[in-house]
Amino acid sequence: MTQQWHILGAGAIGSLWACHLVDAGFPVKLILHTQEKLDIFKQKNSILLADRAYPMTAELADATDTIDQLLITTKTVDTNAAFNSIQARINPGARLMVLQNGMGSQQWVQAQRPDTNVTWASTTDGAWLKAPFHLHHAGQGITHIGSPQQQCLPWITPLKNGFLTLEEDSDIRLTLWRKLAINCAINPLTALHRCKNGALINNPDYLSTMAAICREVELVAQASHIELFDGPLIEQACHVAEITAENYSSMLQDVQKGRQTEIDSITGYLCETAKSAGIPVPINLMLLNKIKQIQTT
Ligand SMILES: NC(=O)C1=CN([C@@H]2O[C@H](COP(=O)(O)OP(=O)(O)OC[C@H]3O[C@@H](n4cnc5c(N)ncnc54)[C@H](OP(=O)(O)O)[C@@H]3O)[C@@H](O)[C@H]2O)C=CC1
Ligand SMILES: CC(C)(CO)C(=O)C(=O)O
Repeated sequence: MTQQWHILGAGAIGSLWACHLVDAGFPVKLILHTQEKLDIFKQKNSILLADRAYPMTAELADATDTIDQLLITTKTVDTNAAFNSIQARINPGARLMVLQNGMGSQQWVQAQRPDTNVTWASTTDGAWLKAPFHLHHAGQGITHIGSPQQQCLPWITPLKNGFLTLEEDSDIRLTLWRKLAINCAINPLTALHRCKNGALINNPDYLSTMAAICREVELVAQASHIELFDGPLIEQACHVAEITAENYSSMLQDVQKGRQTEIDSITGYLCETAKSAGIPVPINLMLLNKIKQIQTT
């Protein structure tokens, strides 16, 4: 197996990880999806972060080198198309790490390539691109990495040599569920009302809808044998809305930019899971439909 990491989805989080992996001593290759992006990249052959240029290479999906280690950091709505464009290049036994919000993509990737080792990751880092390949690391967080199948992942240790904080997670499914639950509570409501996260706790109508969302999410989590938090989900959701009061949620930002949101892998995943368990989730379903409607108009 080569040391090389390929990165599928060289946006904010993919670029952050590309720099981190270079810092940790790994060769990195970005898989870009347009010739235009590749031409821009080739002007510098690096990503700029905090005045430091991190050298790496890039190619398009139709390159012919094979892939042993792949980080997937597209938005969830793009996972299938992006993954299908490079599937044939992935070697059996390869390491695939899915680092995205929401749920569903992780299982989908695993189902496409059962002959590989798929790990799941969730991050509280914050990043955005000032320009293509010019990154701003907006908030230092922690990236949790784990596998629902394997307890011991020794290859993660050398990844810790870069500037990001990484933690092995023996219950990554729970970590992703917790993030999903908070995102279900905050993201669709802020996207619908086009408000900052803090408005959800200051407006009594929004707050009571958020509480209703949380009650439905708790029932679905319970049916999936997930013990979300020690206290009620609404308390956690209010806490997150409070500490991110001035933020525009990622879903609202996608709506404002006319992009597809990650609603299918957040509220959509919740509603699908609820349906399989026979649990009614009318508020979440209403929000799923409303956000889908907004996306198509
Ligand atoms: N940004 C953040 O601070 C955080 C993000 N996350 C999660 O991380 C994930 C990634 O988010 P983020 O980095 O912000 O998203 P971005 O939109 O910045 O990056 C996604 C990248 O995927 C690329 N892409 C889309 N389709 C393809 C394709 N077919 N082939 C190759 N590349 C493709 C896009 O390219 P192009 O732009 O050219 O279309 C873009 O560069 C999401 O699930 C998000 O929720 C989690 C925590 C924080
Ligand atoms: C926690 C929250 C809601 C912060 O804005 C987030 O994760 C997002 O916007 O996607």
